[in-house]
Amino acid sequence: MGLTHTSTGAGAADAGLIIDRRSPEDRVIALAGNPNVGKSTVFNALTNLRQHTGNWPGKTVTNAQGRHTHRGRDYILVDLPGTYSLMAHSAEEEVARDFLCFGGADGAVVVCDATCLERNLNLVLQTLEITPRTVVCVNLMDEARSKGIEVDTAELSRLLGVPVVAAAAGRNEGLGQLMEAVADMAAAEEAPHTFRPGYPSAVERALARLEPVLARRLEGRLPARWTALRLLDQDPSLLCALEKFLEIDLMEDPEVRVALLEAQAGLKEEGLDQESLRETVVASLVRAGAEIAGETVTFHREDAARRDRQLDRILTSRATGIPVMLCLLAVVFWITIAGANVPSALLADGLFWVQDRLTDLFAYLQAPEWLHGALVLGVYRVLAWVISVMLPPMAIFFPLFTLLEDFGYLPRVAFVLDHAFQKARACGKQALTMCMGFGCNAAGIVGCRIIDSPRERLIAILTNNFVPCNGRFAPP
Ligand SMILES: Nc1nc2c(ncn2[C@@H]2O[C@H](COP(=O)(O)OP(=O)(O)OP(=O)(O)O)[C@@H](O)[C@H]2O)c(=O)[nH]1
Ligand SMILES: [Mg+2]
Repeated sequence: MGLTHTSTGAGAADAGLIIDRRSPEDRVIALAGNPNVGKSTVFNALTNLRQHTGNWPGKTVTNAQGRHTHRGRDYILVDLPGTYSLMAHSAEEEVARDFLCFGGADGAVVVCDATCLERNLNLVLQTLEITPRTVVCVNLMDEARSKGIEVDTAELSRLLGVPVVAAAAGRNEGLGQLMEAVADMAAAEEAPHTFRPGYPSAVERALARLEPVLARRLEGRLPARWTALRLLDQDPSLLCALEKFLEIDLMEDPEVRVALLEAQAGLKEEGLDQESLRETVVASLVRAGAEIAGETVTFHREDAARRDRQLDRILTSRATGIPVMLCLLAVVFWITIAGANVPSALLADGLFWVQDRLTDLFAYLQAPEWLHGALVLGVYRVLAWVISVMLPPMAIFFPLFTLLEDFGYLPRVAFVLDHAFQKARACGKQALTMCMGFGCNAAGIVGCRIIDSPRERLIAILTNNFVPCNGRFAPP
């Protein structure tokens, strides 16, 4: 499942906003993007680290840092959790937003999926509102090519007003150009004038009331227009973050309070409450994204997309999704159990032969019986059992599971089972951690971090023990 020491150990602990700068010349670049677009793959390729990558969203949940040297300058890359927006509706969104706003980054790279650029542009536009020092990396170009999707990166760059680089990080393509663009962006004296999504006139009027007041208060430490939008959205987490990272209490300032009340009253007059304001803002971003994608993305082969949709229907429909899943899991378990028998028996024979020789050695040395009992019949024998029973099924189960993950089948399992899990007040993603539990409960429990809600995560952790890991069902 790709759970490595770096992805689960102390190195994975939330580095927060603390950046390990070795020199003032170091440039800090945040890697943002939607879930599962290849941010960690770009990060790993450039830093030679091993962040967890895999074909399902939500693997990276905390910031990770690594270094890359380009043209003699050191860049600190920060791999952010995947998010669809920066409006801080989830823990990942808050982590990503806080870093972009307060992490002191010199710029951002927004990694996008070339096969569904339109959806990814939403985050690009939100990032541009926070920092114009952005490079867009259109990743997964190989996938897009095989699906007959063409992205006009030059036109995209012209429309967005920032550099756009095509890449296939999985194949190490385009990363040199990406770092060139990042270096140019970091070296530029002036930030570029980027595309700015427009909102309906009522929202623009409210923003115009708030923006100048905030600009005076924030003194360039955070973009006033974006902060005004978040204040109108009554985002309490931003106020907390402002206090925590910039020590600014906006609500203490009477001028800000008055401007906010007036702007809110104006919106109310136009019939926009908090809920409809949020919908209007999101709709404007989605519309702008769709317009830009319409001008830059060409679909050459509709049949490839149709084939994908047909496959998706088979794998996720109510009638066929569950039988296909049961068949696939049955095949995985059969291969694991039947396939593990032979290496298990060989390992047991070998390790117990060594145990007999150790017993001979202890007898030859006339060691006391209690020492032989403790070391050979205790420590060694237990270790030999654990290795011979658990290692072979794990060595078969996890690669098979990784294969299903790489084909993108696991998120579909979560989708198919979500309804049933919801009935038990749990989350569909728990299906993935339970499947991992069949391989190893410890890995399954660690994997529960992909579940957003703390309550659902706790349920998944507590119930994972009821999944018999293969050490419990594999014959010796
Ligand atoms: N074909 C292809 N696959 C890629 C490419 N880049 C990444 N991948 C695959 O895409 C999947 C997701 O990659 P990750 O790097 O884990 O994505 P991420 O954006 O870090 O995901 P989260 O941390 O969950 O947000 C993995 O299976 C990668 O191997 C690429 O250029 N081409
Ligand atoms: Mg990641």
